[in-house]
Amino acid sequence: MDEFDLIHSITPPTLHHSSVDVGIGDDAAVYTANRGVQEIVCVDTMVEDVHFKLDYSSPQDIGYKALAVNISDIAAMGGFPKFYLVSIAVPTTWQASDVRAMYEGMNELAKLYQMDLIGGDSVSTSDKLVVTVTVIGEVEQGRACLRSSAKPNDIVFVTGELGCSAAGLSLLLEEFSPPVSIETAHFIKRHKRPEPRVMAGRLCSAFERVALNDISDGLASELNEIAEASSVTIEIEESLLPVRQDLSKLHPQWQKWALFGGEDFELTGTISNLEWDLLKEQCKKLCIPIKQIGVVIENTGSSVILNTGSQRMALEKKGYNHFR
Ligand SMILES: Nc1ncnc2c1ncn2[C@@H]1O[C@H](COP(=O)(O)OP(=O)(O)O)[C@@H](O)[C@H]1O
Ligand SMILES: Cc1ncc(C[n+]2csc(CCOP(=O)(O)OP(=O)(O)O)c2C)c(N)n1
Ligand SMILES: [Mg+2]
Ligand SMILES: [Mg+2]
Ligand SMILES: [Mg+2]
Repeated sequence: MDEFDLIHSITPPTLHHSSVDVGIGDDAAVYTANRGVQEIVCVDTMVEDVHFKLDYSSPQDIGYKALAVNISDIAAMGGFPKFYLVSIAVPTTWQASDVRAMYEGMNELAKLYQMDLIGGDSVSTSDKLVVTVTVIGEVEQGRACLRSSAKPNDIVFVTGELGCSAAGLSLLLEEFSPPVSIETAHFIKRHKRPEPRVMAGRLCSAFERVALNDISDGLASELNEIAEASSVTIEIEESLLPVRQDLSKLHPQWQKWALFGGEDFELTGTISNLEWDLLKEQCKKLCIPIKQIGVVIENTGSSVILNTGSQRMALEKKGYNHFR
C-alpha cells in the first residue's frame, strides 16, 4: 500500500460546502466559518477488539460506525454535522482496498448529512486497527443543548429503543443462543450501524432549555452525567423504559442491556414540563420515537433513582468504562 496513492484515492472529487477553502492536500484544512453560529467539535476513537471485531464487522461497517458515533455527539449538542477528519492506524496486513471500503462506509453517512471529508492522518501499525474521527458541526448561537441545563420538574425523555445494541453485541459474540422464533438481524444492525439522532437534536435545540446526552455508555451512565452537570436528582420509572417486545424474549438479561448496555446512540435528556408536549408533537410529525421515562425531582443531590414499582433504588453510574 502506498500512503500517497491511498490518500489520493480517498480524496472526495467534489465537496458539499463551498466554505471549504483548502481541503485534503495541504498541511491543514482551511474553511471560512459562518457568522452567527457556534462551531461544535468532537472526536472519538474506535479500536479493533475494543469497539468491534473483524470477524463480524466489515471495513464498511467500521467506517460507518466510526463516523456515526461522532455525528451522534454533534446531535447530542443540538447541532448538525458539516466536516470530518479521519486518523487511521492500519495493520500491515490490510490492503488498500480494505481501507477504501472503510471510507465508503463513512461516505454513506457523509452523503446523507452532506458532510465533507477535509483531512486526516494515516500511519501503519504492527498492531490492531485504530480509527479516530473528528467531526465539526454547527449550532445557532446560544442554542447548544448542554448536560448542565436540567432543572427540577423537567420531564426526562429518551428517543428510540434501549438495549438493542448491547443485545446485538452479545449475539455477535455468540454469548448465548437466541430462541429460534426471534428475528435477530435488527439487534445486530443496531449494534453495527447505529443511526445518530440528528433531527431529534435539532428539534431540541429550538427549545428554551434542553439538556441532552447521547447514549454511548448506557442510559444509567448518561443520566448520571446530566444529574452531575446540572446538580439535580433524576428519577426514572423502570416500566416506562422503551424496549422492543422481542428484547425481553431474547434473554433474561434484557433490563441490564437497556440500562447499562450502551452504544444505542439514542438521545436522552430533559425539557421543561411546559414544553414537553410540543417537543413530543414535533417528533411525532417527523416519525421520531420519543418517550417520557421520568422527571427531575430536586436540585440538592446529583443522582439518578430507578423506580421499579416496588422500590426506589440508586441507579449507579455503571456502564461501559474503559479503565475499569
Ligand atoms: N483524553 C482526553 N483528553 C482531553 N479531553 C478528553 C479526553 N477524553 C475525554 N475528554 C473529554 O471529556 C468529556 C467526556 O468524554 P466522553 O465520555 O468520551 O464523551 P462522549 O461519551 O460524549 O464521547 C468530553 O468533553 C471529551 O472531549
Ligand atoms: C468487541 C466489543 N466489546 C465490547 C464492546 C462494547 N463497548 C465498547 S466501547 C463501549 C462504550 C462506547 O465507547 P466509548 O469509547 O466509551 O465511546 P464514547 O463514550 O467516548 O462515545 C461499549 C459499550 C464492543 N462494542 N465491542
Ligand atoms: Mg468520547
Ligand atoms: Mg456523547
Ligand atoms: Mg465512553
